[in-house]
Amino acid sequence: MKALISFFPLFRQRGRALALALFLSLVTLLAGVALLGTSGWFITAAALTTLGVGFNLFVPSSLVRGFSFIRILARYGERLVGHDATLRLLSNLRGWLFARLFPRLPLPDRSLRHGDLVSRLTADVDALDNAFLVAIGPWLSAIVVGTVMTTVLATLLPDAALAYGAAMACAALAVPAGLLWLSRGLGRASVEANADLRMAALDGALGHADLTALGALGSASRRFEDASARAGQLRRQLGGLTSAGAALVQVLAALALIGVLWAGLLALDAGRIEGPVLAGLLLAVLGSFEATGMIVRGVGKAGAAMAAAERLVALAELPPPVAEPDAPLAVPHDASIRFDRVSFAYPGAPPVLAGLSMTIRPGQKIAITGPSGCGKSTLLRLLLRLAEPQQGTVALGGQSLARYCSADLHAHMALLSQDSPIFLDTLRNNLLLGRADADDAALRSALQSAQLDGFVATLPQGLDSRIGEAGRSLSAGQGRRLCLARALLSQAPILLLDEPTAALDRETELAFFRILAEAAADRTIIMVTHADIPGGTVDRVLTLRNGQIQDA
Ligand SMILES: Nc1ncnc2c1ncn2[C@@H]1O[C@H](COP(=O)(O)OP(=O)(O)OP(=O)(O)O)[C@@H](O)[C@H]1O
Repeated sequence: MKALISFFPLFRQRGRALALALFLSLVTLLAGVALLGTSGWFITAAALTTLGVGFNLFVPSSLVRGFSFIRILARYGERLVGHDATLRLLSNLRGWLFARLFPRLPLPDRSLRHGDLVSRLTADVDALDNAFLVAIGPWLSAIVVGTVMTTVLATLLPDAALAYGAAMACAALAVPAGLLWLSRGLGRASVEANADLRMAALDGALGHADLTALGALGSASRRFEDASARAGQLRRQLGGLTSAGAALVQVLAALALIGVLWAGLLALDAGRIEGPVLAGLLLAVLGSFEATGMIVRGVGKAGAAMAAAERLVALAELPPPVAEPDAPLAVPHDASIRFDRVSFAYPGAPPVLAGLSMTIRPGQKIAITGPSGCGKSTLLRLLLRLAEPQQGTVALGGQSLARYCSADLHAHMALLSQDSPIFLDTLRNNLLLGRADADDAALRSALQSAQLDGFVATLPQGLDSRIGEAGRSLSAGQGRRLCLARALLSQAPILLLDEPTAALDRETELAFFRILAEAAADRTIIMVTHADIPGGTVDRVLTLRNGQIQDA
């Protein structure tokens, strides 16, 4: 509940629209109750008056038509305003989440895998945006309708007011509270089971080719089936609980009806109430319980919304990996890089870097090699200040990286990693990520530097050709060269390359190094690689071993 309350400011931004939706839902319910009440009164009064002679049919029939009309219009308006506010809330929620997520990436917890993140960004946000329409709105409406109906009864049939009020309070407060309490654990388990199901589906789809080749499709399918069975079982349990709640509400409605009938018949005998009014009240009592049915249906969703809120808050409150300086310095253009006795370890793991020192002058080109897992990518992460060393300093232009703001620092360094993404978009938009304001001439020049211009010229739509997901419509070499063109376009004076030629054959690899040496002649290059680098590509080859750097 605390997590859900922390989203209150976002709900408040849509406060007016949500209040209007609530008002319209109240009008719908009250019009429904009034419609039933008037109809009951009208039909009974008409039946009691022989052939309707002497009974004014005009007023009640116009009331019935009027209430029906109000009910239809209010329901339509409520759906329109409520769903519009909900969709806007959804976009605010996503904005809120992304704004908190980006400064926290890469997430420190490796267990928060891709599928789980996707699940939080989609299903959890959806579960939360429903909270108002399916849970809070009907609940508030039921309380208002219950209070109005109790007041009406207190005026027209005082002996029934207490019984009705008690039954209504149980149906609108006690039953939902009990259901919420009972389903809280189930709601969380259900949200987590659904997230597992999404992860199993995503893992199966992404790894389909490898799973097939390894003959492991069977175990992947079983994992999916298990996750599906668990999600189904939890949903059934939640459904069972909701049905039990709905049945209890029906029993309470019946008890309220019996109470009103009992008191009404006594009052009728004593001449304190007229038959048609009693009939109207009985139907109105029935109608007033419509709202409680909606609450019960919403409670299952409220449990899921609370669990979703907890998962989103947990994500949004992860500590940022590094703190931004209060008074950031401007990043100097031609600056040397200095690692000074830098030691670094991931939480709970042995040290990766142990007192590492090295200096890279502006424009110098170095390659860093070393055995797998020795910390080469970690070194680049420290340089990008995606993590902070526990000891020593990493400095740029003589100042610790902590003195610069991350955005300025990242504008100063372009990264080309082995898994640099190619987005499902046009070639142009993929390139523009390197420099948003680049014109066509700059794009073509970057493509030419990466020797991709010839290929683009063969495409009927040129720069506006769409690229398949993860660059699947390009060859591995073309994909790498597109990422290189993007990095070159950025104009960052420092180029960081992490295994840029992984997955390329030797011929394409040699071509890549040649292109790099020509295209980035005036930039500082730090390249992590296992490849055999041809002469002339870099000035120095260093080896990282046992957390220390040494000349190869
Ligand atoms: N986010 C992380 N959390 C915990 N440990 C990590 C994390 N990233 C890397 N490691 C560990 O730190 C060590 C260094 O990893 P790193 O990726 O820097 O090595 P590398 O030299 O780049 O390896 P490779 O050549 O295989 O790419 C490894 O033992 C790795 O398991």
